[in-house]
Amino acid sequence: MFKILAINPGSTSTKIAVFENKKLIMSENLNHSVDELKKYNKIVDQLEFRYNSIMGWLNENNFKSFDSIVGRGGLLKPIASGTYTVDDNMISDLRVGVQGEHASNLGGLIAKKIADIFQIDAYIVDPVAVDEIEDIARISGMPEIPRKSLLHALNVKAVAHRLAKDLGNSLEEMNLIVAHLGGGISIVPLQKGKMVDVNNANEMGPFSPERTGGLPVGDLAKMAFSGNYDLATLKKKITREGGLVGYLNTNDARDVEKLIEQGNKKAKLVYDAMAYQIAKEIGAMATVLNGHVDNIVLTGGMAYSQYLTDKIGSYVGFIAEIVKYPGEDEMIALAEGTLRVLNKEEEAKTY
Ligand SMILES: Nc1ncnc2c1ncn2[C@@H]1O[C@H](COP(=O)(O)OP(=O)(O)OP(=O)(O)O)[C@@H](O)[C@H]1O
Ligand SMILES: CCCC(=O)O
Repeated sequence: MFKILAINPGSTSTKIAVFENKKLIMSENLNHSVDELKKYNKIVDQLEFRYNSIMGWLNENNFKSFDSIVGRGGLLKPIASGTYTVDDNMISDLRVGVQGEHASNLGGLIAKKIADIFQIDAYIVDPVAVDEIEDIARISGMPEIPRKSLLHALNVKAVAHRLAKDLGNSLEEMNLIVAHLGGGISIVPLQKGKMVDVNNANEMGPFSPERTGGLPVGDLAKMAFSGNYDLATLKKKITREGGLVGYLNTNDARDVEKLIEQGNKKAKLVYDAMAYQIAKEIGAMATVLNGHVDNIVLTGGMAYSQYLTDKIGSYVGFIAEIVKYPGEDEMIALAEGTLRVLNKEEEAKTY
């Protein structure tokens, strides 16, 4: 029996869970208020604060030993799917944020810091930087700017495996489109289990609760040179102040649905537009799979919404049957990835 601590830092919370093999023993969602976090200039500056919160929880609940610690991995260099040992090379890339800042950069850093106390190994599983996309999908139209694979890889892989298992099929024999509908949105065509393309939630695809998604590039270039923005401010506007936040001043889809129920026409137009853009991206990914799509999977927090999933379904239902796995399977996916290594079913990869 292996005891595993899983750590999943998100933009406003840190989820932690203790497993004995695959059995969940205890979990907690440590919420960090905007006020608490705003004093940290960069996400990596939150390391001590989040580490101390986790250690406090472990002490309160008398957890004194683990066999390994696993964290959600971040914006590393592009890498293959799998479980990776956190080593010095990875630590330095997580600290710098080689492909940018992301709360999940803290996952490997915190896991290593705690693992060092217990003198055990730390791992990450299927980080945001997993890259399985085809070369043809990397061409953007401007040689200086290749398209990148940044996505909710951990949950996308986990729900794809869950569907295959539920249907009694092998993922390697299926073609799926998984739409992770969270604070950011990843729409991913899986060809025989391989994630062959993705929108990249920070830069392209549909707008989401906090992000703009793809924008008209000419107008964006004009805005960038208007003299009103520096790079950091504009990036924040695109990734944290866009989408539902930009139009309706909330990142909570449930608030938007309340506004719609009260007859707010703007809220309905914007929310319907998000469903429309999600559906368009799913349609695009169906063409990537030459129309051979076994199922469309809707997952992430917004997949709880009947209104939104019905709207999306009204556009894309003709492509394939829709299956909903609302929320995320990330904590168990972290534990399972670690367990495969501890059980020696798989060797941990080196970054
Ligand atoms: N029952 C629900 N109905 C509608 N929307 C919901 C429901 N529950 C959660 N959401 C919405 O889901 C969104 C958050 O999804 P999720 O929790 O997957 O995101 P996250 O973990 O913060 O970010 P990400 O998934 O991008 O890492 C929010 O807009 C939230 O309002
Ligand atoms: C950038 C891709 C993953 C996310 O949206 O969090």
